[in-house]
Amino acid sequence: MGRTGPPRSSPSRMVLSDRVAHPSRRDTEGRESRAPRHRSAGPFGGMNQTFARIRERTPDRTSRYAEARGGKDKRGDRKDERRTKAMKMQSSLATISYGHRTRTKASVAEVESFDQFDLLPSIKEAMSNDVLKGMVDIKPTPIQRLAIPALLGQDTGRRSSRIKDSNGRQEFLLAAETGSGKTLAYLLPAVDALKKAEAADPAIAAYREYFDKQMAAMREPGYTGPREFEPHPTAARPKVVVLVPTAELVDQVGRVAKALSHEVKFRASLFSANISAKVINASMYSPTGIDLVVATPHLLSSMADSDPNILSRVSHLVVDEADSLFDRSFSPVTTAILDRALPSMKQLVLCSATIPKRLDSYLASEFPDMIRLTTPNLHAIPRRVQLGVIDVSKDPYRNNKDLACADAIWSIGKDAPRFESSTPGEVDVKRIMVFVNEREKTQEVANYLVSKGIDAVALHRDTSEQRQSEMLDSFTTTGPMRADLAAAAIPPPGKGRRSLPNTKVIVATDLASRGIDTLAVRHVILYDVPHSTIDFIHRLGRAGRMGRRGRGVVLVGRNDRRDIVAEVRESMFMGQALI
Ligand SMILES: Nc1ncnc2c1ncn2[C@@H]1O[C@H](COP(=O)(O)OP(=O)(O)OP(=O)(O)O)[C@@H](O)[C@H]1O
Repeated sequence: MGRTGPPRSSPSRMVLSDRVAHPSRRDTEGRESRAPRHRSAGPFGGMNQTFARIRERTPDRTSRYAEARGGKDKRGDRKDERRTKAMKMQSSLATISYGHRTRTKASVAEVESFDQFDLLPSIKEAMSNDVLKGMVDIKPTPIQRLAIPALLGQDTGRRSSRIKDSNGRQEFLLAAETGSGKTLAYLLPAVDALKKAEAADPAIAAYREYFDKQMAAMREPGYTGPREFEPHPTAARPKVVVLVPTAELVDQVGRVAKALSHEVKFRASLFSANISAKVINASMYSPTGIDLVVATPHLLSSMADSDPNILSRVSHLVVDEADSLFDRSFSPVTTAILDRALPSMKQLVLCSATIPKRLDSYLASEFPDMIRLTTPNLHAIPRRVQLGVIDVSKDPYRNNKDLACADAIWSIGKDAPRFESSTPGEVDVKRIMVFVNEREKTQEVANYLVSKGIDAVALHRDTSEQRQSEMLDSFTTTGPMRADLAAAAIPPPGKGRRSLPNTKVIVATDLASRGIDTLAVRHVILYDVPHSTIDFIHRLGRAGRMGRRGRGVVLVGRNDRRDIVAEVRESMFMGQALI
């Protein structure tokens, strides 16, 4: 474990790293690692490889673009330099040379099904019966193919995959694009390790024996002994802890863990501000014990303040949305949890779709042995997501973004195929996300949209919990959502109050919606031009998840940075990582 002592200055989330896949300089024997012998050019050059052998020197912009094009055209180089100027000035995202993405051993790259992983049979069963039920022909995604064997400790063809510190601990970074299945990539190996450790734990075996005996005794007629059970050895001491930044993500990741737990038989609990203290306490101190906790850092940290034993048995700590959780606001609590869990920890897994430069250097100094698993498309917005631009400074909007936003939503609703539902009399409901930069603006924009007959809700701390979760539910379920055709009929202008019931809209900041698995979203409207390319990635990443198509619309006003929008669009068109 590299980390000792208090953390240095915590990383900012504004500038993406160009060296995410940079491996530790040392190999298992402490030797300096050498440059790779083969490096393939082009955007797919890094595919089917599993080791990120990054050059010691960050490649310059010109050579990166030349490499991506597979040529050395001087004029093109100059054009690329100009093209990236605004993004460089903005300095929000950096590039990772495609030759440096994580390489996959051929046998791992060819994994076609979860059955091929060395996972417990009950986990494989749970995958098709409960977790991804209803899906046919499920194939692991690139990050799952990379991370699952590595986290299981299988030979992935990487020397560094065997690096452990003197306490047998390993640290991993999983860096892969939004909606690429990172949750299962870390959850399945953690649950596998949990069950294997449980089977080998003599205290748990002894408790099971005691429990069966006590149950049998209690069933005897005339039994007068105690009716309570001794506490389970795992009571209030989970083995796996997953940290996520928001209560919504606790629900989301918790749902996946619970779905797994039915078949695999472990006890998963969720701790967040949405769950009452009574429920949290009951599950924490349940006589049947606790195995896995999904929590927000603040809540878990305050629980650990009053009962330090809570983190005394953690073998697997996952920090999801790591760039948020190591950001200034979260870093003190996240690192406090990390420090407390350190003595028993066997695996630390950090996970994110965006790796800011400061997080990257923080990890390099605090966790120099961290194994970095990065996918070929990291920091790129997939080509299947298109980005359109509305110039709000021109007629008819004259810088009225509210009106432009409402118009964009109306045109999505009106253009939606009215009769695509298989049930006559019903229409499919389009789910749209609108992103603003400031939290205060969410309610204002939502109110305006409602005044224009649009079913919109602001996603922020003060939205009623019930309304918020109803709305989110309809955005995260995959199945089509129907509305009554009669209700959806759009009256012609001037005839009655216009309403658009075949759309549902959430207005949010990316912080409120980060990581939310909005599978049903095809359209994202960027009301404000995002402050950084990191925000572009997370916001547009709410659409086009898991191979789906998506469409973004950015509203560009008089004072907005058009050059940045143009560059992001071009990078998206070329399928390249943003910088
Ligand atoms: N192998 C697979 N095949 C099909 N669907 C999958 C597979 N793995 C995961 N999924 C589904 O893909 C969706 C996205 O997964 P997940 O939320 O883990 O993405 P993510 O990489 O964490 O995204 P983000 O960075 O935005 O948080 C989920 O609905 C999940 O159930």
